[in-house]
Amino acid sequence: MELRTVLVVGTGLIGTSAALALRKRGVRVLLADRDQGVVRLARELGAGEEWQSGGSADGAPLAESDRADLAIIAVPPAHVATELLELQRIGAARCYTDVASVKAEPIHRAAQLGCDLSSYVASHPLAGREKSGPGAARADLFLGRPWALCPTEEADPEAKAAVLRLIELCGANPVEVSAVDHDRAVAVVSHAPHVAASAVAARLADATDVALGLAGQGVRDVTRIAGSDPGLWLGILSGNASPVAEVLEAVAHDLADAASALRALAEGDGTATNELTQLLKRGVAGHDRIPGKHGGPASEYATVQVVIGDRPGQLARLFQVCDEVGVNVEDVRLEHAPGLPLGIAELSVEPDAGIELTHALRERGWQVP
Ligand SMILES: NC(=O)c1ccc[n+]([C@@H]2O[C@H](COP(=O)([O-])OP(=O)(O)OC[C@H]3O[C@@H](n4cnc5c(N)ncnc54)[C@H](O)[C@@H]3O)[C@@H](O)[C@H]2O)c1
Ligand SMILES: O=C(O)C(=O)C[C@]1(C(=O)O)C=C[C@@H](O)C=C1
Repeated sequence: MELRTVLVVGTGLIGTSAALALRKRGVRVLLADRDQGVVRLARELGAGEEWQSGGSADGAPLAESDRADLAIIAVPPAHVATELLELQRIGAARCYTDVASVKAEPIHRAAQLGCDLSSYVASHPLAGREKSGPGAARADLFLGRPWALCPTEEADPEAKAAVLRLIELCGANPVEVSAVDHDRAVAVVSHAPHVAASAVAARLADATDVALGLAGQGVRDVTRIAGSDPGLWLGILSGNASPVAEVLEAVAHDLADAASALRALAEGDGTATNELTQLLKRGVAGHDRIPGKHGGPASEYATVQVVIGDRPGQLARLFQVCDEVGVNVEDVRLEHAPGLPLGIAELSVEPDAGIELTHALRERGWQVP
C-alpha cells in the first residue's frame, strides 16, 4: 500500500522521528500536537507541515481528498484511545496506528470508547532515547530495529498493509504479535530493565563526589535509560503493571540472594561464592541471547571521533574545519573524561564524508584515533 500523506499526532521524540524518516522517503507529512510550540519546532526540523484540518467548525467529517492515508498517534499511552476516537470522528485518515509502549490497554480502551477497530492496527517501535521532544528526534532512529504490530481480529487488511508500509519506510523490521504477548515480552526486555536502571541510578543521587568522579562506562551503560521522562514512564509502567511486577519480583529475588551470599562471604563462608557464580553465569547466558548484541542500532551515518581539549573555542574550531571541507554535521556527542583536560567529540556525518573529514582533520593537526 502506498503512503502519500501521513498525519503525525504527537510531535515528540517518536512522532517527529517517524516524520523525519517518512520525509526522507518523499512522503508528505502533516504534524499535530496539543502543544503548538513542539509542532513548530518539528516543522523547522524538516519533519513536515502543520496540519490545518483539525475538522470543520460544525464537526462534519473531512472530505475524502483531505484525509491522510495513515495517522500515527504518538502520544503517551493513556491518551491513545481518546485521540483515536477524535481523529476517527472527523475522518482524519483512512488508517490509524499508534506507537505506544504498551498495547493491550490502549486497544481495550479504544474498543470501550467505540472506536472503529477495522481501520486501526496498534504498533510499537522498539527504538527510543532517554530524551523527549522533537529536538531529540532522529530520522535513523528506527533503522534495523524491531517494530511490533498487533492487529486485532477486526482489523482490515488495508490497515495492516498501511502499518507494514510505515515500518518499511522507517527501515525497521516488522514483528507481528498479539497485544497480550507483546506486553509480556516488553515487560522482560524493556519495562522491568527500565525500573532496574532507575533503582541503580537512584543509588547515585547521594553517592559521594569521589564515587561519581570514578564513574566509568559501566554505570553509564546500566543507567542511561534512567534519565528518561518519569511522567511518560509512569504511564508506560502503569499500563503494563502485572507483567512488569512479575519480572521485577524475580529480579528482586535474585538481588536479595546475591546480597545474602555477599553477607555470608564477608563473614567467611567461602561456599557462598557458588550462588554468586550461578547468578553471574545466568547473566552471561541471558546477555548472549540478545540478538545482534554487538551491532548496536544501525545508523545511516559515519562517525568520526576527535580528541578535543577541554578549553573554550575547541568545538568552534572543529566545526570550522567541517565548514571548510563542506561536510554537514548531522549529530554531535561529547564524552568527557572526568578529571582530564580532554574529551572526545563524536561527529555523525554522511557515510561518504567520513574519510574526507578524517583526512582534513588529521592534516590540520587534530587527533583522530
Ligand atoms: N521514548 C521512547 O523511547 C519511546 C519508544 C517507543 C515508543 N514510545 C511511545 O511513543 C509515545 C510518545 O513518546 P515520546 O517519547 O515521543 O514522548 P514525547 O514526550 O517526546 O512526545 C509526546 C508528545 O505527545 C504530545 N501529546 C500528549 N498528549 C497529547 C494529546 N492528547 N494530543 C496530541 N498530542 C499530545 C505531547 O505534547 C508531546 O509533544 C508514547 O506512547 C511512548 O510510550 C516511546
Ligand atoms: O533506548 C532507549 O532509550 C529506549 O527508550 C528504548 C526503549 C527500549 O526499552 O528498548 C524504551 C521504550 C520504548 O517503548 C521502546 C524502546
